[in-house]
Amino acid sequence: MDFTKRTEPYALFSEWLEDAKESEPNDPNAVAVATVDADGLPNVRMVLLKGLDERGFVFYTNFEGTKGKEVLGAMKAAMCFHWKSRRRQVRVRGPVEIVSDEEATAYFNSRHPQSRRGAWASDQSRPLADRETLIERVQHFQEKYPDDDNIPRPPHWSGFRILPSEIEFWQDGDHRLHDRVVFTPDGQGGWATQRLYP
Ligand SMILES: Cc1cc2nc3c(=O)[nH]c(=O)nc-3n(C[C@H](O)[C@H](O)[C@H](O)COP(=O)(O)O)c2cc1C
Ligand SMILES: Cc1ncc(COP(=O)(O)O)c(CN)c1O
Repeated sequence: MDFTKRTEPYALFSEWLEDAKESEPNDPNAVAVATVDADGLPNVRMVLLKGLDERGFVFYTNFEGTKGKEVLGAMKAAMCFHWKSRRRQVRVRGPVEIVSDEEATAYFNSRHPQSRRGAWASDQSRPLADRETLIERVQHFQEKYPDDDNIPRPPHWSGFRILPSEIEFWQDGDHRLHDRVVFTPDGQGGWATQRLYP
């Protein structure tokens, strides 16, 4: 079915993500996340989408690193997926909420034990003298939390959920005549859609 005729964005997004899983060499859930700093200067970096439901789009990070501080400062963010193998783009923007402690802990506990210790070891986005310092810090948390089944989630490591005020789907067309459709909440629990010029 022609995606520009769709009336609900999450099923469409899920289908496009499934398509990407079949054709992207790795990280079909990779997505650029844009934030602004206190001066309004934009910033962007990749993350992995780790949660998706009808509330929004979830990623996990260190809340004391640059992106964590920028999201907490504005409580707004935007995302851009680009699946080159499918010639598709999806853009999401809106206010942000912090996921519940239960949700964050459940996701944290699903990570590899070394990634869980790494979350303790990394002062994300802050200066690091040399790689040895990082390895020593991982070793420190290996000794502090030797049991793979008992590594607590750091209080500064959690997830953000973008609650979309817009979700835009883009599919490449011949000679730059692409198809674009943007979904916005209609205020009654449904979605309004609008086709846009490419
Ligand atoms: C494909 C890819 C996925 C990434 N996923 C995450 C992620 O989910 N969470 C995260 O904190 N950093 C992730 N990173 C690292 C970030 O891009 C970034 O380097 C780091 O979070 C620090 O960003 P900041 O200084 O803006 O906070 C990923 C990097 C790449 C290339
Ligand atoms: C620093 C960092 N945190 C979190 C993630 C998300 O992935 P995972 O939770 O699977 O480690 C990544 C993925 N590259 C990452 O680099």
